[in-house]
Amino acid sequence: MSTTALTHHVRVLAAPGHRHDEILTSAALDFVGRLAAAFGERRRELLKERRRQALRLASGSPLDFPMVTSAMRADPTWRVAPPAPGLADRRVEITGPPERRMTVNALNSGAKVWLADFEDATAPTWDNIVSGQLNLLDAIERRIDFTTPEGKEYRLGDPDRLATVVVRPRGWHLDEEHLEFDGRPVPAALVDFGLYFFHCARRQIDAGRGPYFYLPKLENRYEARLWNDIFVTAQELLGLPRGTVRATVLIETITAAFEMEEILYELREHSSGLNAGRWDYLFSLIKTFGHRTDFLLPDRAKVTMTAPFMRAYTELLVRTCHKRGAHAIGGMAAQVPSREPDAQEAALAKVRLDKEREAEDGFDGSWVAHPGLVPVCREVFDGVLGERPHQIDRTRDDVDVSAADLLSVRRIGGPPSPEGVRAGIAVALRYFAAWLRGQGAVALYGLMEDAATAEIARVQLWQWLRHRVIDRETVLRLLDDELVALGAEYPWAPLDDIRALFERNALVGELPLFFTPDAYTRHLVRRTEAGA
Ligand SMILES: CC(=O)SCCNC(=O)CCNC(=O)[C@H](O)C(C)(C)COP(=O)(O)OP(=O)(O)OC[C@H]1O[C@@H](n2cnc3c(N)ncnc32)[C@H](O)[C@@H]1OP(=O)(O)O
Ligand SMILES: O=CC(=O)O
Ligand SMILES: [Mg+2]
Repeated sequence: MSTTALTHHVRVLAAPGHRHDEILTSAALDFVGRLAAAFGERRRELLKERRRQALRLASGSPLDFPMVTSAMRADPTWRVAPPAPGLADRRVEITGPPERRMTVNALNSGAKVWLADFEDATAPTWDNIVSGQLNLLDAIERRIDFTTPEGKEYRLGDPDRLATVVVRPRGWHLDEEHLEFDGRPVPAALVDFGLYFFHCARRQIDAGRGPYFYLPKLENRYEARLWNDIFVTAQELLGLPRGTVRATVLIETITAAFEMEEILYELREHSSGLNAGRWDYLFSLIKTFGHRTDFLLPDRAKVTMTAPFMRAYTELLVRTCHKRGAHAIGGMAAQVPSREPDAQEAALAKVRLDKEREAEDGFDGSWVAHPGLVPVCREVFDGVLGERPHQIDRTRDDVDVSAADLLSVRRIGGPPSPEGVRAGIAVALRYFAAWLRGQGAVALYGLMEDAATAEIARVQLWQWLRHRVIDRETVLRLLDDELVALGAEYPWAPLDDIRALFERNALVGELPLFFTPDAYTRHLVRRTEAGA
C-alpha cells in the first residue's frame, strides 16, 4: 500500500483539530477513498432495498425464513472460522465510546473484550470520530497514559490482562459529511472501519490480536456479503492474509433474525459469531410493524427478555451460532451502578438475573455497560463455563423456533401507562440533549440510555399516537412539562432544537427510519471548505 500511488482523493471538509493529522494522513484517506469507490454504489443499492423491504412488510407481505437458502441451512458441514487470538474467551464484554478516559478504563476493566463503539454510544461529532480513532491508535501503541489536572492518573495495566479491542463502526444508514469522495459524503461505516483498519490492523496482528469488528444494524444477508467483500479488499490492499479479520454481527433487526444462518454463512471466513442486540431489535420490531395493532407494545419497562418473542429470538440465536461453531454473545442489561446502596443492590440483582438467564441458555458471554458490572457478569459466566473458554459445544438441538414465535408480540399486550408515556418523553428529550452536545450514552433514572434505547422511546410514542391509545393533546402537554423540567436541570440545553427534533421524529404521520441522520445533518455537521 505504501508504494501505491494515492489516486483516490478524499476531501476533508472540516477545520483541522488537535492531532487530527496523525489519523487523516493522505495514505489513510486514500485507503478510505478506495473503499468508497469500490463499495459506495452497492451500499446505496442496499439502502434502497431496505426501503423496498419496509414497504413490502408494511403492505402485508409475510416475513419468513428464506426458501432460496434452505439447502445451505440443511447442509451440516460448514462452520465459521475458528476463534482468533484474544476472541476465544468472551465471557465479559464491556462496551463504550472510545473517549480517552473510558478507553483506558475499559481496557483495564477486567473484561475480556472491549467494544469500542462509534455507533449506539457515540454522537458522531467530527471530533468524536477522529479523536476516537486517535485514542484507539494510542491505546494500541501504549501511549495513551495521562494525568488529569486534578492529579488522577490513567495508565494501561498488565498487557496480558487488557481487553481485546473490537471496533463497532457506524451503521450503513449514516454518512460522514466531513469527508467527501467523488462529490458525495463517504459512508460513515467505511470511514470508521477504514481508518481503524488502515492504522491498527497490522499493529493489532503484531501485538498478537487482530482487526476485529462488531457490525451493527444489518438487515439481511446481502449486507453481510457486502461487509465480507470489504474485508477481502481491505486485507488485499494492506497485504494481510485473507481471514485475518473477525466480525461479530449484531442481530438487532427483525429481518436479520430470519437470516441469522445466512449472515454467518456469508461471513464465515471472517465470522466470530452473533450478538443479541436487544434494544435495536425492539426498536426494529416496532418500526417495521408499527402500523399493525397486533404489534402494539406496552411501556418499555414491561417488555423484558422473558417475553416469549424475545426468548424465541435469543434461543434461536444461540442454536444457530453453536450449530456453526460460532460464539453467541448476550446483550445489554440497561441497569447501571448507583452510589445509593439500595439502588445499587437492585441494579446488580437485575443484571445478575439477566446474565444468569443468558449463561443458562447457552450464551458464551455477554455485555456490560460499566466497569462496576464486570464482576457480576464474570461470576455468572464463570459459574457456567468454569475453565472452558465458551460453551459452543452446547448445540441447543432442543430449540425449535418458528416465524410465528418470533412475531407473536400480542401475547404481552396492554396499554401504556401514564408513567410510561411520560418516561418515554423524558428519556427521549434528555437523550437528545446529551447527543446534541456530543455525548452518545448517558445514565438516566438508573438506566443506560443510548441511540438504540432512545429510538425505542421515540417509536413507541409514535406507535401509541398512531393507534390512538394516547392522544396528541396529552403528549403535547407532557412535552411542555418535560421541556420545562429539562431546562431547569440542564440550563445549557437548546430547548427549541430539542423540541423540533422530537416533533419531526415522533409526532409525524410517516415515521422517519432513524432520528440520527436528521439530528446529525442539522446539528453536528460543521463543514468548512477551509479544511479541504
Ligand atoms: C444498546 C447498546 O448498543 S449498548 C452498547 C452501547 N452503549 C454503551 O456502550 C454505554 C456504555 N456506558 C457508558 O457510556 C457509561 O457507563 C454511562 C454513560 C452509562 C454512565 O457513565 P458515567 O455517568 O460516567 O458513570 P460513572 O460516573 O458511574 O463512571 C464511573 C467511572 O467508570 C467509567 N466508566 C463508566 N462506564 C464506562 C465504560 N462503559 N467503559 C469504560 N469506563 C467506564 C467512567 O469513565 C468513570 O471513570 P473515572 O472514575 O475514571 O472518572
Ligand atoms: O447494540 C445493541 C442493542 O441492543 O441495540
Ligand atoms: Mg444496537
